[in-house]
Amino acid sequence: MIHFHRVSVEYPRTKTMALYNVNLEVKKGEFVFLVGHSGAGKSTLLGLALKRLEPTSGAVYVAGQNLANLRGNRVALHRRNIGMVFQDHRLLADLTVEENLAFILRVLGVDPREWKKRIVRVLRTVGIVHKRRAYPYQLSVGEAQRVAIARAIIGRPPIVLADEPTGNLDPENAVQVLEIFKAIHASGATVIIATHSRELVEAYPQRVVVLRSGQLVRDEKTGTYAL
Ligand SMILES: Nc1ncnc2c1ncn2[C@@H]1O[C@H](COP(=O)(O)OP(=O)(O)OP(=O)(O)O)[C@@H](O)[C@H]1O
Repeated sequence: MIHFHRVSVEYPRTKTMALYNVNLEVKKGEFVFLVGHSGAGKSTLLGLALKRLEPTSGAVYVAGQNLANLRGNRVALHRRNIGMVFQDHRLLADLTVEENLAFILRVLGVDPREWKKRIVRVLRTVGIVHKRRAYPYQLSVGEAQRVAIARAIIGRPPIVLADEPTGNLDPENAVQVLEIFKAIHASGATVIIATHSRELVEAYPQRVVVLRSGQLVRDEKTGTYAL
């Protein structure tokens, strides 16, 4: 589903080698924890899959397509296959929760008659249907993160990527958010979660890929957490 083939990334301004010769293949329906210290290259790897940046060398394939060959509208279409959850949720501040979600459905071209049903269903999945009329500033950090997940999955993408989705949450909220990702995985999506959290990794024994200073140093089937 996602294949990083001998991928290196250098940020030219700072001449930082963020990734070095990374080979990683993630199959359809797999769940992968991407772990590593701050600066190890996790966000850079997720950014490559989204085509938010280009590899300096090597190639990235998503669903069999070499992303280097995608231009213009096809980049936008590619991104629709990926639901991305950022740590700093990035909700639109002047729209309510349901308006934030409707915004996505509009972009995706979903029939407006479907919106209400889709929004209520996805908010049930993440457990905050009662907050649908709230504005982002009226949400707790945990609630905002749930809306960010709802926004990522409302288009039913086959791939869901999350960058430190529990980084700002207390342990109880983190476990609840993990439950949402487990459900997304169970529904058939391919899921990659970048995290520092040992608790998260140990709470759901799945494949663990470890980056260290831009290199992939471990890849374990039902990994234990060790950086
Ligand atoms: N836009 C950029 N310009 C220059 N250097 C960058 C840029 N983005 C990231 N880097 C550098 O690339 C390396 C990898 O960064 P990246 O954000 O991918 O790591 P990370 O594992 O996601 O870290 P964190 O857990 O702190 O988010 C770091 O040394 C970082 O300073």
